[in-house]
Amino acid sequence: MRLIIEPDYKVLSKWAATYIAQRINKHNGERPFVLGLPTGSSPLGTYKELIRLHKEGKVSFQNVITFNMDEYREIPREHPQSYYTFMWENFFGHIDIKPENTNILNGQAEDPEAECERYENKIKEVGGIDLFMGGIGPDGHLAFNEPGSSLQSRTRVKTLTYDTILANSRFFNHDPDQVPKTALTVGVGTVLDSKEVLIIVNGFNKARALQHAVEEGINHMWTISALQMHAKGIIVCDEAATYELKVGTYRYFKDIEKDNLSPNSQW
Ligand SMILES: N[C@@H]1[C@@H](O)[C@H](O)[C@@H](COP(=O)(O)O)O[C@@H]1O
Repeated sequence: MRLIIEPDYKVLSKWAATYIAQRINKHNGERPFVLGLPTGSSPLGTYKELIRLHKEGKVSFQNVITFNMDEYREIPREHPQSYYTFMWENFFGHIDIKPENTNILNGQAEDPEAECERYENKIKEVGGIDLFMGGIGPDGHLAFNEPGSSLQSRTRVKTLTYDTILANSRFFNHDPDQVPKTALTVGVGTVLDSKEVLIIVNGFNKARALQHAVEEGINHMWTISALQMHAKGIIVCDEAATYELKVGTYRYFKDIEKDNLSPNSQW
């Protein structure tokens, strides 16, 4: 696993966006580049930066297919807090992606199991995900793979923990009762099948999760720790998120990355 430590959220967002844009540009055009995407506040800076790169003509999404990680169950896609609305407002609506190339789980599907199976099959049909970007919850959950989720899990219905409902209530008038209680989510196994995984971790409230992801063993109670099993896993974080790491761990990753050219310096 690579751990890239950047001074603050702005620089880490630029790192992640530039990395993704360069991956898209380097991809050979025989089949579209397949990008996995998250919602939440963590990727907002990366989306802003990708939009800027697109507007400057540095990256195009014409040949990109996207798959989002998750979607709430109990709210329609037109709801202001649905992940569908989030993606169109914060990213898709500002780039040149073809709407038919964007995939988001249908939280309102009458048969949610069939919807999850369809999603997994569609990922396979397009040749798998080239790069999955993600964020994590303060309890280390990846997508909606809450503590105790199987590390081999596939796309399925999940019940949200009270911690997650409370964390997400900030988007629902700070009222936990308004937060949906279930969601459709890709599994940990679905993410691990991607060719590359890039996780954004920022802020003090993610420090414990980062510590478990990097220093502790693989454990289903911190589903992000499964990234240790991935051949090409990258975490890009800010200084604030490193506060629970040992000084030695922090220095080790700073040292080992110091000669790697930051994608930021190339653009
Ligand atoms: N399902 C999403 C996750 O994919 C996201 O990583 C997490 C953290 O959100 P934030 O980035 O806002 O802290 O929130 C939700 O639970």
